[in-house]
Amino acid sequence: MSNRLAHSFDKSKLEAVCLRRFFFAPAFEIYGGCAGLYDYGPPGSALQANILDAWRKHFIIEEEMLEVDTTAVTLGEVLKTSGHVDKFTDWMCRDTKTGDIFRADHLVEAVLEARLKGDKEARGEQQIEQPKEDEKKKKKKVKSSAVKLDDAVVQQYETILAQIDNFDGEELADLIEKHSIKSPESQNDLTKPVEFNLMFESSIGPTGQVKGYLRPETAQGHFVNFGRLLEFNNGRVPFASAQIGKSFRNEISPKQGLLRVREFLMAEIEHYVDPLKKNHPRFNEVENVQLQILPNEVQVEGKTDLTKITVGEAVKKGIIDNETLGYFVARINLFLEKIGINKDRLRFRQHMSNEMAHYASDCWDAEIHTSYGWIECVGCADRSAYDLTVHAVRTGQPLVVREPLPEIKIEEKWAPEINKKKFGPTFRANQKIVESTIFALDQPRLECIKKDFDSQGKSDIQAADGNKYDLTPELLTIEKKTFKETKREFTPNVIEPSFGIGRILYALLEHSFYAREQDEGRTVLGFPPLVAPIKALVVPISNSKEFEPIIKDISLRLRKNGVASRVDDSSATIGKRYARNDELGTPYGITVDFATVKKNTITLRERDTTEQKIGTVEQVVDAIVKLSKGEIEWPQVDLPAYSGVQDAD
Ligand SMILES: Nc1ncnc2c1ncn2[C@@H]1O[C@H](COP(=O)(O)OP(=O)(O)OP(=O)(O)O)[C@@H](O)[C@H]1O
Repeated sequence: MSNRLAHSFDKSKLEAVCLRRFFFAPAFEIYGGCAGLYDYGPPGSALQANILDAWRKHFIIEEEMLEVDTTAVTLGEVLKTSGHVDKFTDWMCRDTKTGDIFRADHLVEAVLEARLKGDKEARGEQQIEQPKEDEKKKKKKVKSSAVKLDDAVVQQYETILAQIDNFDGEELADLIEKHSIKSPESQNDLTKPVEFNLMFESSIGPTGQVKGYLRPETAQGHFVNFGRLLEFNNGRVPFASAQIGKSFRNEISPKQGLLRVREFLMAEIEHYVDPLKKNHPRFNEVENVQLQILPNEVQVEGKTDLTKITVGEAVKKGIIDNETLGYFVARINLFLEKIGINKDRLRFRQHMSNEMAHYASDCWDAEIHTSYGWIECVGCADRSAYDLTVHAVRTGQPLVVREPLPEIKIEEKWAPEINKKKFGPTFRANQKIVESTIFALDQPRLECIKKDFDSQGKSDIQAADGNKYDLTPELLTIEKKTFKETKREFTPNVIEPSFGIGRILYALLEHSFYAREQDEGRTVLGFPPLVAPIKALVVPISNSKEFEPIIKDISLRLRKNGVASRVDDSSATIGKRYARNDELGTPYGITVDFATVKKNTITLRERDTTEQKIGTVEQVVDAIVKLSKGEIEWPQVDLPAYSGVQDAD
């Protein structure tokens, strides 16, 4: 935009605007605050509500998804089955003397990045920014100093950084030792990384017997309701469930404002699809969407070069695993652009093998570039049949789709049969879980157990509770039987786009923030009208009584059309009043003056161009309504241009 000061982004100015205008602020601030918890004020809440409204329309309504609203307090057993109790962890290490705590992968990343920065400075390629006064006071900040590194070391660091999400605890311990990484502030040694579970644990009810957790994601609430959702959808896939709700993670070291917090809003979609039919009926609508991607093999080479490609090509070349996953990647891209994310600062990064959950077959993160670097804002994973399978095995509920076959199929299959007299007394309380595990076994595994019985007289299985159980032919028999199949039964695969709304909102604040070339570099939040907290500002030229009924009438007309507006009848100059609202991102301003009283005409100002047009009250309100709904854009407003203040005669 010509009006924008080039390279004008200044994080400290944005932070000041966010606080001054109460977009968000530390929670419990008057008590000194609490790390990782934030409250949103009026414009922040409205911005979030508008992003969510756009999200509901773009996904839930457009795709006819089934919306759910499930509890945040979650039964411990559910999260044990999903694997969160055992595996939802990050690696944590401590300063051996001060006890300061760090998230190990983030610390390695910060130290190596600082060393590379120092190397660039020593080579004269980059100047190290001097920390501002308030930053100097912040503890634990990793500082850079101008030290030249060997070329081989630079290459090594770059390779490590490109794969930083890929390391487990042992590997992080090796990196810390090999590269002499110390506690940043004290330079003391660090302990070996240990696992820290990120869930907030509690108990449900007064007995203390029922374990519960605050959910770390909304997904499990969808899966445990799969049976009902499937029935709601007449027993057919594909379909998707969607949910907007709070999630909670006890992050080791919350930082970067809204980007890593302990309570945040998620919007998650679980799309259930036949594993044999991962094509998507609407793929043709998105196949020409242009993406910037970073496939995993590029990262393995230690590179971060982006490839520009259409989603159609990416699926065709097998870079993105299947059409349904590609469809969602494209729809995420379109959504983020629609709400105002700069498409040049948006990329899709593929997960590397260790980074991806063992059951996932492919995963792409939508990462948005901010002053903190590239930040994952949406995860989009093909989770295969993992979630539904583990819950089905644990509960004995068949979370499957039964599809009529075109013709009856006669098949010989291995079939287990349990000897109830011996099975119950042997497994006692675990009988149900062992039995459901056996009946969920596939044909090759059943055949394997049968062979073990014949050769060794015993075998074993790992049940859904993670324990091993011994099996003998006295407890169950496995024989081939003939089955007449009229239905095909399968567990759907799940494609999961998972949005962190706070991260998207913050990235949008950064991408929208600019300073004007004129007006002493006054700052503006250039939100698209669709998400702007307030769409129109109504400013009377003075506080003359004559304007009151007109202002009331304009406000009422806007309200009736669902357009959020505000009247600023303070005594500040019109310029000052507009400037205040530029900081709130209000895209349109209406000026009421004495000509309005006589001629029913008002002027309409657009925030980014500061251009003005003139029309009757009805014409201007109609234009604002259309602009706010995204039906037209500013150049299409068919009203004469205007400069200055109206003449009253
Ligand atoms: N602590 C957090 N604060 C704010 N948003 C978060 C946080 N953790 C996750 N999210 C958001 O939820 C989305 C889905 O969560 P997911 O479990 O995929 O994140 P993650 O891979 O654990 O994130 P990270 O690696 O950054 O910790 C993320 O893309 C992100 O937008």
